[in-house]
Amino acid sequence: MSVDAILTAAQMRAAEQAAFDAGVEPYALMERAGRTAADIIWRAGHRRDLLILCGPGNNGGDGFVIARVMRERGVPVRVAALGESRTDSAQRAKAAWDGPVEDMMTAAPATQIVDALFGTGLSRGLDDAVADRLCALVNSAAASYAVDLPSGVESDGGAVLSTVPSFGVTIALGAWKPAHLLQPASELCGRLILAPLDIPLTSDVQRLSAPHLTMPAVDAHKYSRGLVAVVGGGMAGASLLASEAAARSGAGVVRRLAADIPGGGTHAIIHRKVMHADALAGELDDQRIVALLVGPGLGLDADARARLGVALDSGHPLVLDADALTLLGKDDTLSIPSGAILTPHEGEFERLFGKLPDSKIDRARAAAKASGAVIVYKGADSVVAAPDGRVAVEGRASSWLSTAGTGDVLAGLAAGRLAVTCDPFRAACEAVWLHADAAWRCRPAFVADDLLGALPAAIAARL
Ligand SMILES: NC(=O)C1=CN([C@@H]2O[C@H](COP(=O)(O)OP(=O)(O)OC[C@H]3O[C@@H](n4cnc5c(N)ncnc54)[C@H](O)[C@@H]3O)[C@@H](O)[C@H]2O)[C@H](O)CC1
Ligand SMILES: [K+]
Repeated sequence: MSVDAILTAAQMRAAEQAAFDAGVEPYALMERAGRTAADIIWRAGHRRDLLILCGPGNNGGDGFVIARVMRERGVPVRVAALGESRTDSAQRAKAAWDGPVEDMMTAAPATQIVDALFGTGLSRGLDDAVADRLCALVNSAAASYAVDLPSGVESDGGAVLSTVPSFGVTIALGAWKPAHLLQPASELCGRLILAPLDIPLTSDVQRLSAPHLTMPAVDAHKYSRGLVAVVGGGMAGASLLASEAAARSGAGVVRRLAADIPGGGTHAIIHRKVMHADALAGELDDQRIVALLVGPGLGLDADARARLGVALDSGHPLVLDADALTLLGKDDTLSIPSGAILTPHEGEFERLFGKLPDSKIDRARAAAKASGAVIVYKGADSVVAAPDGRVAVEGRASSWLSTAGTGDVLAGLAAGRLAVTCDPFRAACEAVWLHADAAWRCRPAFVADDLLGALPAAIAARL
């Protein structure tokens, strides 16, 4: 069972059903879920008084199990319900609680609030009065826990269907759901804790996990570690940031091909003066290049378009970012090379692939399958999708990354890791992870250049 698996509501129900078919008794699974959640709440809150809000479905059933377990531990606990329990398991859990059940709309506040109103079965936003009451109770509590999901978020896509308060902790039952990692729902979850249910889970969508990186081989040399070429353009700073990131990513050597030769910067980067597209082809005629990055600072004029064309025809493994994606989206004569890594933000994604339906995970996966490229669908939540259906979701990046140049650093990291791994999906996942980790290592209000200085520590932590 993978602790990183992300399942939709339907996949979760199928996994639970498979467990039932294999002989697991439904109520036993609810007991397992409730006890595991109770342990998490107990470790955090001990005997501080608790109000558990129980909804009409199995999420509410979890809540009744939690209430009974906490009462057994001597915790002053109250239960307030929203409607009658409608499932067999929830009715059994309520009967086993065998205590008073208040009305959620009139229940007095408590030091700790547990939201067991709705989980993966939510079908629409909460009624306004219910949503307002939930917010009032959570916002007046010292600690708040959402069972499986904050009530009011849409499990499969992370949409917020009604007003949802910010929780201190969300206890994911059995597996992560997309809403735990996709915005805007993820932001409301607070600290994410997974409560395994020990039932078999399969999913080709995973939470991005920390990569295992390796030192270069003892007989490595700069070309065996990989030569990255970066095509520059009118905005020198962007391709300089990307080149510096590639140089600090583990690649062996970085060659920047641009019209300008900067005075300062990292001397390890080789700068080659390339004034026009026709000079670029010669520079790219080098089989030692194992990753070619085009886009940061490329520009959108005719010569930029020509340089992109030369790069696309070069046959080298490609990372396409920024202006390269804009040019690809505008010019139907250009096609996305399969096996490339593309790093679009929302606007670039839509220009390239149009308005696709369903969740960000579904959209990224559809784009990867259609284009044959690895898609790094950037944002506060980044989704990495491979053409074969594999998806990794990074949902906890620092919001300080919303500053100029951080995309250039990510693109450079992707090119560098592609040079090291020669595996586009793995390289993209490693780059997204290192980029996010480097951001957490920087002080607040950092600039993109600061990320470069944090990369060695981020890599060292993964060796
Ligand atoms: N399947 C299992 O044995 C286990 C499930 N777990 C927990 O169960 C929930 C999913 O339970 P489910 O009954 O499918 O849905 P919910 O409890 O989330 O609630 C659905 C319930 O509520 C009604 N409803 C939906 N939206 C609204 C709304 N906006 N207003 C009012 N009522 C609404 C709907 O008709 C249903 O009756 C899962 O998240 C887990 O918490 C256990 O964890 C493991 C065992
Ligand atoms: K809930």
